[in-house]
Amino acid sequence: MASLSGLCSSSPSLKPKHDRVVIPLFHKYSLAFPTRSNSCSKLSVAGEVSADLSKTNSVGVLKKAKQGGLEKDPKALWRRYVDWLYQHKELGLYLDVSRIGFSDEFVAEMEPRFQAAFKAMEDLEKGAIANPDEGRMVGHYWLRNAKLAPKPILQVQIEKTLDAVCKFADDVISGKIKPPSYPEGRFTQILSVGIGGSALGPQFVAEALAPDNPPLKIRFIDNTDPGGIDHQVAQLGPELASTLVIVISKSGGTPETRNGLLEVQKAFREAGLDFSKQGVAITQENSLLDNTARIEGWVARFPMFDWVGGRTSEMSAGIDIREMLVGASMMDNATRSRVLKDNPAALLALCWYWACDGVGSKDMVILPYKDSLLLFSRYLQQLVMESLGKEFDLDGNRVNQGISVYGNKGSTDQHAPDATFRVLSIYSYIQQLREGVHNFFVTFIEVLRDRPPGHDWELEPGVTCGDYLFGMLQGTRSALYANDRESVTVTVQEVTPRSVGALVALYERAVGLYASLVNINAYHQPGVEAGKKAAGEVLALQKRVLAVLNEASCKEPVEPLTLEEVAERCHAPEDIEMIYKIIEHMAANDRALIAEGDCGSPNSLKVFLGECNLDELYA
Ligand SMILES: O=P(O)(O)OC[C@H]1O[C@H](O)[C@H](O)[C@@H](O)[C@@H]1O
Repeated sequence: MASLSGLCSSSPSLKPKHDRVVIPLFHKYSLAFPTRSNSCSKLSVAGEVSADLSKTNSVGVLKKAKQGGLEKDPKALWRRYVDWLYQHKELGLYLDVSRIGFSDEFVAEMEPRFQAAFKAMEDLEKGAIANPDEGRMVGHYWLRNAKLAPKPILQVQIEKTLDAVCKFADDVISGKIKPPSYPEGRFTQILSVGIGGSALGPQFVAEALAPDNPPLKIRFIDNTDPGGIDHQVAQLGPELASTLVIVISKSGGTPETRNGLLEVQKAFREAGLDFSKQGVAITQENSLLDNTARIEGWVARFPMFDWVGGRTSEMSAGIDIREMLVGASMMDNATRSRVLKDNPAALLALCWYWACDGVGSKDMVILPYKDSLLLFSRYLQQLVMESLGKEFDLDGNRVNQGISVYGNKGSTDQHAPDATFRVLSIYSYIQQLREGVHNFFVTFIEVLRDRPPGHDWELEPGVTCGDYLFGMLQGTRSALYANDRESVTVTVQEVTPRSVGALVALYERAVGLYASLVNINAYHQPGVEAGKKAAGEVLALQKRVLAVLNEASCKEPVEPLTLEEVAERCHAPEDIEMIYKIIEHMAANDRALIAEGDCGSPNSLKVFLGECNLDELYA
């Protein structure tokens, strides 16, 4: 878990864990239940460049090239390994793509597409409207090198915000900013409230980089599940009084986050605490959340920028953010290379294209062999799937693109933070990966340093615990390859803020380049907006159902209604199934709703409210 101490100091790269707080800063803007244009007009330079090239489909070449099968001769394989091995010396990061079977012919075929993708990326970094549907620039690369920002004002905003966050964190650590009910004490807990990009990055980084015994522990509310929220609040217990609540929402109107905030505020009221003295808002200026925090006088407010998407907002303040930014910036420099072999993000994009036939025909399985990187796959799931999973390309053609991402950690499932992970054993994964349906390629994440220097010991002659982990990774990689299962291996020396920053930057760039290769907008999420809109419609229907039932229940005698009658009176006969689900859910939650009949035979149901609300009826 993350903590607040020493936030902005630069840390030696060998220090294994860092006392830092996660305060995500720069997020994408999205509205609660907004309607967004689904149009796929070709506005960007990125679109124009790649659109023509996308017409030359490489799938034919792919099929031909794939007929040869994977290289199995050990000598030839070693040559391929050495020939293609990418190394970033300063970062100590390696990328091995030798176990992806692309041919020279394929690489040559892809070369012009990559040049177009590099050009599009260059334009994006210079401030082109690279997210045409939303008419937005895409500026997450500027966060790690403010000088790249296309306008001086943006540069100032980036630098000022980073300084402000660092100062705030220092003040919390030093006790200068303290909880009001603990005048002598300090904040001991952080409760982070946010969802999607406003939760996954901080969760991943907190898990990867937090020290063993942090002075401030961090926990998350990232859903609108009342049970989950109650659990977090209950675990805080009396420490609620020394909890800093960080509410993160770029749009400032995301319903799940709003609900989390309301629930936490209620818990504060019930404990006799003043929430405003312990609340921090991280959101776009003048959003609903920003205005609430300002009016209520919360402890602090930090801005997010319109031009950074939630899923690319990982370069957030906290966890020695400056070191993470250095790692990301170094990776950004490397991934600007226009030479495919020298550009690790381009190599990844090449592998993805090859493995997935450029149409997402295979899934990306992420297997980090390091407990602290467990959440990397979940983080990448959002980054890759929200960016690449698109119905239309930039020319408006229906393409239904995407790559499915899932993962676990090697080599066991122990010490996982939640039940989802506990039930999934890597061994069950490997059984299917090696022998089952061949619908994936693997990415191994290898960390060379097992323990901090001086802490290792041999549990068998010549063998350490970490040697076992290493053996498991290498063995699994070989066993998969022997059965024609392709893999990529990313190797880092150790898990540090710098290497985590580099990994995030590597994947952000790979996603951007791949999107250009397949000619899609990686920076919007119309599908998510559609889901949010539909959720809003369900809640609106629920209100109508309640009004109809209230009216019938205020009659003398009370008039129980069948589902068909409710649907008719709501003027929504086509929504009868949804009305049934709404009633079923309310009935299960003691909502003064009485359903007579058998819920398993919906047509037998007659529904009315246990109490009639005359005020509402005549409102
Ligand atoms: O930060 P917020 O505006 O609250 O948005 C939170 C999340 O909402 C949706 O799920 C979007 O698709 C994500 O990209 C975003 O990160």
